[in-house]
Amino acid sequence: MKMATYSVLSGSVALITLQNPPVNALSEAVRTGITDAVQRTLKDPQVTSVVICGQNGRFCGGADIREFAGPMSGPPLVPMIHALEAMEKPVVAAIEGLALGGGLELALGCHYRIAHSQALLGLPEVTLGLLPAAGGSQRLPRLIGLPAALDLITTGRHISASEALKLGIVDQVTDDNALKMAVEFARSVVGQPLGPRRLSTRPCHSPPDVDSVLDQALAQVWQRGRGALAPVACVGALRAAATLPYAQGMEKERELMATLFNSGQARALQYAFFSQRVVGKWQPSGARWDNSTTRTIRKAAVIGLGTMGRGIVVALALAGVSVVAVESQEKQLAAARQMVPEMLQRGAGRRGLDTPPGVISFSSGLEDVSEVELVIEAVFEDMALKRRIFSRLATVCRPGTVLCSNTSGLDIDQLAEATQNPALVVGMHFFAPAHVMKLLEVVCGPRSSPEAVATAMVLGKRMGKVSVAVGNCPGFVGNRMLKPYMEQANFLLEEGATPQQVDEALEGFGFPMGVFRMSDLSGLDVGWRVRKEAGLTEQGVEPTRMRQGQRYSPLPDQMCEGGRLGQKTGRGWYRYDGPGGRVARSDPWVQNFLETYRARHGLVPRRIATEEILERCLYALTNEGFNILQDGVAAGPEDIDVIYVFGYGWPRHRGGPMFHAGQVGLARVLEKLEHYQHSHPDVPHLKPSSLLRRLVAAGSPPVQKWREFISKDRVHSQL
Ligand SMILES: CC/C=C\CC(=O)SCCNC(=O)CCNC(=O)[C@H](O)C(C)(C)COP(=O)(O)OP(=O)(O)OC[C@H]1O[C@@H](n2cnc3c(N)ncnc32)[C@H](O)[C@@H]1OP(=O)(O)O
Repeated sequence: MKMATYSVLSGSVALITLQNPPVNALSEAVRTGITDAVQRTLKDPQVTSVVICGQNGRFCGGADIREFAGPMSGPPLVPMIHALEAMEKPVVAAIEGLALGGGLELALGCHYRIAHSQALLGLPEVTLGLLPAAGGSQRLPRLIGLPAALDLITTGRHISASEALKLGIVDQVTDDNALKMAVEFARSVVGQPLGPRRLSTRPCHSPPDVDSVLDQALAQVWQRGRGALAPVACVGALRAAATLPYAQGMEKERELMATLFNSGQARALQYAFFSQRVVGKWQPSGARWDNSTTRTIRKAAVIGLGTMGRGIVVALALAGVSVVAVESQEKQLAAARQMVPEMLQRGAGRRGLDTPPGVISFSSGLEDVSEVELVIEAVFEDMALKRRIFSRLATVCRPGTVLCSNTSGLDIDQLAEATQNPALVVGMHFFAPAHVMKLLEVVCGPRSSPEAVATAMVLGKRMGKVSVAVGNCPGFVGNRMLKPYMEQANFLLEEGATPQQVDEALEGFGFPMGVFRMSDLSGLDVGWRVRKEAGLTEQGVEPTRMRQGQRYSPLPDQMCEGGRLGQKTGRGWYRYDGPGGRVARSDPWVQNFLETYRARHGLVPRRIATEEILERCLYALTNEGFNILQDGVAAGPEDIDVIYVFGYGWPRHRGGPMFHAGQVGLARVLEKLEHYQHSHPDVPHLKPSSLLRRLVAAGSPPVQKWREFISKDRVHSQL
């Protein structure tokens, strides 16, 4: 039953308990319950103090986000919290588990706060495209000062009870029963003056250079936010707290919230929140998030200690897995021996650990992996080499060892064929740097067992990753969609755009890096190797700009042939200060190279509008997403969106490519694809997906309904 209950302890302490599992969110029923309880408290002369707590050891996860989609009804939070604060009986919040968003704002309306040492506190509204608009933006700076409030509110980060104590958000922290302590505390403060405890009546202590502090914060959120509105509104609300009386600050808070609440960004960010939870309820290949048998991994091996392999070793060790790190090349092994401990130290420091929980040993031979429970192969993308390793592993490892490949796009089933037990083979596709990036694609081959898939999914979660189960096809989900995106970017260069122009358009959309800056960072030779393996770089009887019957741009191949591999060579689509340089400068050589190329091929350059750059790059990518859904390589649009937000820099406030297509309008995306396909009939990636057509024909249902639509419509699924 969702509500807030009222009871009286020992005749004098009123206890209000929030009950709305699992996080006691402030739904209409809970708000009604609190409002009623406050009235009962006021009327009961026996009650001398009040304690508010949450059921099942969780104080409150904030406003009920599910209610945001419908019309708001029931008592609003602001007057409810005011009524609590205005009481003439001391009110104490007993914070166990969590006090987030509206939950912490409720606690800030109480006169005292007692927290359990394991509790997490925060105002994460900004991550949902909102601001703390139940008085949080006005009360918090009055309690902890402007700079600390700016940090908490604009980042939305969760803090521990001990940090909350240091900041002055809570009055006491206990390792024991926080509720019991809060009740005793409530009794002990009866009769003490409540005026100073009411945060709304306190002045906001701001630094003398308040304007410059706020301007600096604004500049920072602009830079970090990549076009996100909520962090800017948060600074606006805090400016009001610092410069206006409380009542006017509250009015500003309300106005700013009104601009955010129904914005596309808030909808996108709330969709992103729920998508992550939908994806967490995975059920691919007969495995299930809540009841699959999995292997417990205590010891694992990583084969290949290049950039990816080193990152995977660190991520495993930080998750408490002991690792055998194997590299056959002496120089690479020596580099790993030096770099891994440093990376581990930094990683442990970031997590507040003195020493990493997993132990690492280095080796140059595969025979040392015989005792591990799981192997992750991370050598470079060469099928023959990977198959040799898998076949050797099958003989070295003990029976039952799960064999994973960190391939970014090769056929998992071909690797599985090289072993005696293909059921134990799955893909674990990490993203660089593997100890930092949150995304993990778990690739389910047609013969992968539910147990092997579930083991990889659970291990990913233990490593702090957002694990997404995907099917087996070239490039899986993320890289398969990246191909048409990069292809369009190259075609745009042929037609007259510059790398800067394309990158600026994409960065203006919200990507941290445009496609060419990103290629320079990851190395142009990565894609070159893949294209070589696919036979695309060899020129045969076809015209230069055609391969396998389709339009093809040899521009990136020519860059690689000329030794321009990106940052590592100091030259790529941009020039850098030297090999390994990070600052991209436009390069007249590239301009000249493009002009010569166009002249050689009789291409007349034209001015290309930002709109066309965005539409061609993004809709080609999204169109492939529809094909992926149709082929059953991803379980639903949420899976694709989570992959793009966590692995490819898609701006979170735009939800993900599939959500974005819904926002733009599926009919419009279809119309644009048809238009561009008409102008470029030799580019199959611009041919609208038949799933997109069927969705439009079905009246463009909202993205949350696609999963159901696809499952009725789909012939087969790989998952
Ligand atoms: C006037 C406006 C005033 C206030 C605005 C707000 O308060 S906005 C809300 C601010 N609160 C948050 O942003 C917290 C969001 N929740 C979380 O970060 C995590 O869920 C949390 C609380 C840290 C718990 O994490 P955990 O990993 O333990 O569980 P999980 O995330 O899987 O959540 C379990 C189920 O609870 C649902 N849920 C969580 N929070 C809310 C919420 N605030 N409202 C509604 N539902 C919530 C979540 O969706 C999960 O549901 P399920 O059906 O099981 O997938």
